[in-house]
Formats: sequence, structure tokens, C-alpha cells
Amino acid sequence: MNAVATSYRRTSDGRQSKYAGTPSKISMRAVVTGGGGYCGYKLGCALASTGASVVLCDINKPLWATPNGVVWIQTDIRDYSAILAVCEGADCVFHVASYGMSGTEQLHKKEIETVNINGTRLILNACKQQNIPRLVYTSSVNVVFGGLPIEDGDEESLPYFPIDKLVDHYSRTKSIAEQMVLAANGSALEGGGILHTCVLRPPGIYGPEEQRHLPRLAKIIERRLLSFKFGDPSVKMNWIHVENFVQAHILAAEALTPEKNYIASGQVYFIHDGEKSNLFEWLTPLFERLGCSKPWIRIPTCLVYASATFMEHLHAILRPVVDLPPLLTRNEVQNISVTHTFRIDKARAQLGYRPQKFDFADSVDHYIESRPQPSNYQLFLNILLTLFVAFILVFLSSKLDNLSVLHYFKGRH
Ligand SMILES: NC(=O)c1ccc[n+]([C@@H]2O[C@H](COP(=O)([O-])OP(=O)(O)OC[C@H]3O[C@@H](n4cnc5c(N)ncnc54)[C@H](O)[C@@H]3O)[C@@H](O)[C@H]2O)c1
Repeated sequence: MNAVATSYRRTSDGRQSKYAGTPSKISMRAVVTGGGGYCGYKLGCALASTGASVVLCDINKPLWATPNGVVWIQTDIRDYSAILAVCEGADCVFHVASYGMSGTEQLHKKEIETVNINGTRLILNACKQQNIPRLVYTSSVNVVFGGLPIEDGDEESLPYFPIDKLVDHYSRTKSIAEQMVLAANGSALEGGGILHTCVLRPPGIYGPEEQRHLPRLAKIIERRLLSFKFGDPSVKMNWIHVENFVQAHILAAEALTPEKNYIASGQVYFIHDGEKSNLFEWLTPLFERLGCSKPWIRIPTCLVYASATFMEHLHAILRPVVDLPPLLTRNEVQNISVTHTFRIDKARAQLGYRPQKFDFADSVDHYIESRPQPSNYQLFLNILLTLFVAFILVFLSSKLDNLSVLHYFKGRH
């Protein structure tokens, strides 16, 4: 607890905020769960730069140095006594931590459920016990998108996608956690007062030093595993730059205060850059900077979906021996091949959210400049993987008509 107290005393004086619409000075004691991860860390640093004192609570240490006003405390959000200690004296919790969003993590059901559902429950309980009046929850567009097209959807008209029909544990658990957070809005705090909660639903996040999507996509492209494209070229999705993500979170926390009439209390908001694009077009700078040609072979989405199903099963069978990451999961195939775009009018109107313009190519440049060069062993592995995937695709093509999963997928479109 000393570390927390020390960090709180180190509250810096007000410096100018570079985040549009956010106050230039924030006197807040904030806890950021998942603060060791990309977005949580950036959020914590931005809060500190505006004068807040910040505790990053995460099982993992941030990859980057913590500036003045920020302290990292190793905390598992499934450990209630640890959370209680970290939350003591805080004014606002940004609950950013999650598990299982992409790649092989998506298949680790038990970890996903304990972190995303149980962890969220404990965080909410800690807010009530430690009299923390504000909680901003980072959710995901996946709570409403489950593989059926959504064009310019808004918060009021889109229902939750039925939980039992979501194909991945991450989306299912984010949906359950989001609903728990909203249900907790208005709960009594133990020392008097009320807990105000709100939810932000970002799409895919990008930015310099992003660790989750960009390095993985680059690897896949370099291994020529993305030599094919799938899905209709008119399919669109949104993205959000990490600085816009940060801006929205700071504004949401402000909008849970009496000064802002608690306007965000019990509300959900879609947030993104205010643009939509086709994934394969959007990735053009990455293909170019890696010196790889853009995919020109178009293969049926149902074939890719079948491969993803096969790879998920293979992963489950082999997991006791080796954790073989699937190239794509079913959820990722849906994300790429089905339009899902959202309106951000509500965030603009109620939070004052004003997304700044960013170029994905800048994040790619940053990645290319800072990454280590691939070794000969990695190049050899790339060739092996390319052959393996080619084999699976040929095998599945020959079985195409016999796979019931394809009939299922075809039936949805
Ligand atoms: N990255 C995206 O494209 C994207 C898209 C939509 C929504 N989101 C949401 O945004 C949030 C942040 O995403 P990110 O890209 O920074 O992810 P990230 O993986 O970089 O960060 C998540 C952090 O949570 C931490 N964590 C996991 N289990 C924990 C536990 N038991 N206790 C404490 N900490 C734990 C991890 O160590 C990690 O540092 C997440 O809630 C995610 O669901 C992300």
C-alpha cells in the first residue's frame, strides 16, 4: 500500500493536455487495471500528464518506463485482497484489463472467464467497499457484433448479440462483464454515495508500439500466409488510434462527475476514429513497408472459416503437448469478412469526443524501424508454415461440400 500512497502524494501540477476536449488539469487518483498493457499504459501516462496520480495494476509490468505520477503495482484482478489494497483512496477506476482478445489466447476458456467475468465482479465489489464513485469499463464492439452485418449501428438500436451464439469466449465474457458493469451503476457505496459506471466500446486499436495486432499481422504477411484475401471488397470496419481511445476514456471519467451532471452514468458509447475502411485496403501500408505484394487470390470466406474451425480444433487437441497458435480464429474471420461499422454521435454529443486524424502508415513506420530483423530460423519457419497452410487449404477444398460448418456459415449470409 505504501507504493500507492507514495504515488498519490506525487501528484504533479497541471500541464497542458494534448487530448482534444479533455480538461488541461485533472486532480484525480486513478487506478487503471490492465495498465501494463498497451492501452492501459497509454491511458495512465496521459492521465498523469494532466495532473492525475495513477496506479497501473496488472499482472504484467509495462514494457515501457513509467513517468512521474504513475506507479505499476503487480496485481492479479482475480485476487480480491490485492485489488482492495490497490484501490484504496482512488477516485476513479478505469477497468481496462482483459484476457483472450486475439490469437491463441482466444482459446483459453478458463483464463478468459476468470479474468473477464470474475475479475470484473471483484473490481466492482472493490469500488463499493473502497467508496470509489466512478468506474469506466473498456468493452468491445464484439458485444453486439457476432458475425451478422451491422452498418452504422448505434447504441440505442443495437441489442447485445445472443451470448450463446457468440463463437468465442472473449466476446461472450466481455458481454457478460459489460452488463455487470451497467447493472452496478447506481449501487450504494459502503461509506455513502453512489457508484457511477459507464462503458466504452472500441473496435480494433492501433498506434505506435502497439503489440497485439501489428506484429502478428506483419508476421503473417511475411510468412506469405496472407497471400489470399477473402470477404467482399465492400466489407468495412472501424479502427481507433490509441490517442483517440485515451481521449474517450478521460472524457468518460469526467462525464461521471456532478460537474458534468453525471451524463455518462449507466451509458454505453461506441468510440472510433470516425472513419471506416476495408481491412485489406487499410493494411496497404503494412504490405508496402514489408515489401510484400498485396493479396490478389480471392478465396471463399467459407473456406477460410472452415480452416479456422479446423485450426481451433487442432489447437484444442494439441494443447496438452504444444500451444499451436491458429492462423485465424472463427471470430477473426467474421471480423474481417462481415461489415460492422458504428456511429459515434452519442460520444460526440454527450462526452464531447472529437477524434483526431491519424495515419496507420505512421504506426507501421514506427514498427518497421523499431523491430528486430528476422533470423534464418524464422525465415525457415515461415516457409514451413506457408506449406502447412497451403496443404490445409487444398485438403479443405477437396472436402468443401462435406463440411457441415460451411452449410452453417453459408446459411448466415
Ligand atoms: N486491442 C484491441 O484491438 C481492442 C479492441 C476492442 C477492445 N479492446 C479492449 O481494450 C482493452 C485494452 O486492450 P489492449 O489492446 O491494451 O490489451 P492488452 O492485452 O495490451 O492489455 C490487457 C492487459 O490486461 C492485463 N491482464 C490480463 N489478465 C490480468 C489479470 N488477471 N490481472 C491484471 N491484469 C491482467 C494483461 O497483462 C495486459 O497487460 C481490453 O479491455 C480489450 O478488451 C481492445
